Amino acid sequence: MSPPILSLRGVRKSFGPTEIIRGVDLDVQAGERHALIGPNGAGKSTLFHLISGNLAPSAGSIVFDGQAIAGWSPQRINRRGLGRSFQITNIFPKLTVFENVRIAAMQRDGVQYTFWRRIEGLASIRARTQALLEQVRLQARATTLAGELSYSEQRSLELAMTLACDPKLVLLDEPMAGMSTEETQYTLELIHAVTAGRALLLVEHDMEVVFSLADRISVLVYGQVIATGTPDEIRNHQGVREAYLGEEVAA
Ligand SMILES: Nc1ncnc2c1ncn2[C@@H]1O[C@H](COP(=O)(O)OP(=O)(O)OP(=O)(O)O)[C@@H](O)[C@H]1O
Repeated sequence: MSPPILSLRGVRKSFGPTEIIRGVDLDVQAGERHALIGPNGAGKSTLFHLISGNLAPSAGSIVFDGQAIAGWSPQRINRRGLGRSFQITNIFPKLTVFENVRIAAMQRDGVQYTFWRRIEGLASIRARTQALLEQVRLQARATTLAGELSYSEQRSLELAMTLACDPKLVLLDEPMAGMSTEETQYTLELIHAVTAGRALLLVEHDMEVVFSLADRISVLVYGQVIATGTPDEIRNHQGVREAYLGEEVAA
């Protein structure tokens, strides 16, 4: 089997005297959709911050695509092929949908400002921006101001911006938060489609989404992974039921 695209070993994170992440081991295989679930305050967002470089671990190793990345800046990790969206929408509301995605597409290339490369660079960025808009089905909204999109369209836009770096691994933090049942179903299909051929690490509270989207699930409780397995294995895992899922999944 090829090595995991992401591998955490003994990862710890303390804030002052309080240890929030307490020795996490976690592997995400290339191309798999992996969900991270756990009760409120278990440390899921903190773990995401550690993987994406927004926080540095207190101890342990994080290897992404064969490189030890612990302590790298978010930009450097992003350029290496890790795309991340945030719980709080990260778009520019006064710019059009197209302009928002173009900014993300330009960031991947480190923006080529030199005179000779400029025109060629802009043409390819334009094409890539169009392709990203098509992937998230927003091409008809290209000239709309991002701030005028519906909530779920804004999340689609954010997804396009996350995909702009052509990531090998996509981190999504609660992509369904605040969505209606219809919006959730639509976004679930969209995420399934756009992550084909990439690895996905997902934090999501909607268990129906988690169990239908994930190939494997890891359960984080009080800063430690207590189980990793297929949806069926997690559903039937006694320790997980006791610690967290209870009747919700047994039902
Ligand atoms: N910068 C910080 N300084 C101090 N404590 C923090 C900091 N960030 C997070 N924490 C604490 O770490 C714990 C885990 O928080 P985190 O947001 O990672 O949990 P979570 O599993 O994502 O929760 P939720 O499901 O509610 O989003 C919480 O008790 C939180 O208060």
